[in-house]
Amino acid sequence: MDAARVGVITFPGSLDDRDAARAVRLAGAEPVALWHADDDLRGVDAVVLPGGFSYGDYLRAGAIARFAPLMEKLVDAARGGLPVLGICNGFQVLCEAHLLPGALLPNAGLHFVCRDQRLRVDDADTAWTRDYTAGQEIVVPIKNRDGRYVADPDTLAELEGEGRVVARYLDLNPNGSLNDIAGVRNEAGNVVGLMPHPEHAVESLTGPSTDGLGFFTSIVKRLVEA
Ligand SMILES: NC(=O)CC[C@H](N)C(=O)O
Repeated sequence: MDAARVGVITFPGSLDDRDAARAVRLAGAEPVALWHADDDLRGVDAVVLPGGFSYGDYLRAGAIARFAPLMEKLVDAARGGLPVLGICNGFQVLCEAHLLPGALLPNAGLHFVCRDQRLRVDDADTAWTRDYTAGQEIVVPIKNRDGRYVADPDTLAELEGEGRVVARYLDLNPNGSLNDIAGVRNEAGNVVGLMPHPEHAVESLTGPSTDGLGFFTSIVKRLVEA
């Protein structure tokens, strides 16, 4: 059987697209490079929006990238069930594109935060988290300036009530995110946004742990079984 094909979108300013592609490959899938200016998802089985500084974070982080030609195809495909993972800047793009609720604002204290962060996986039922168990604690790097997750009270109550908070910060909240939220999912569970960087925790030689690999093995298993 051919390997699952997972697209990784590169925007002008993307920084972690090659790391995301490496994580996809380590998980046993074929990474497929996707370009922001194209209008073809190349028949991929899932898509990762990587971290970085798309369009230099001008206006707001992710605010310009969400208008890239490829995003029109991605939004339609995601609404049709395509599995999509937004990592950091990718999460910001997904919120700007209204594929996920809420917004990412400048960190409390207005500092760029870069460190290894303890997280708890609270939703292990998404396309990207089934290789974890609910409540599992992991260590994954964070590195962002606009990591403070916010949403209006009704949206926050909906996310909590429907179990759509995918991961939470443990120990010291690094950025003031409401309810220590580090990642959320859409209602269907195919779209996940995460501020921490699991692609930087897939090999013990180059990261604080291999705790991030599960996001990529989860989607590969999901696609193989589909
Ligand atoms: N590592 C990243 O993807 C950074 C995202 C965004 N540029 C920020 O600083 O918040």
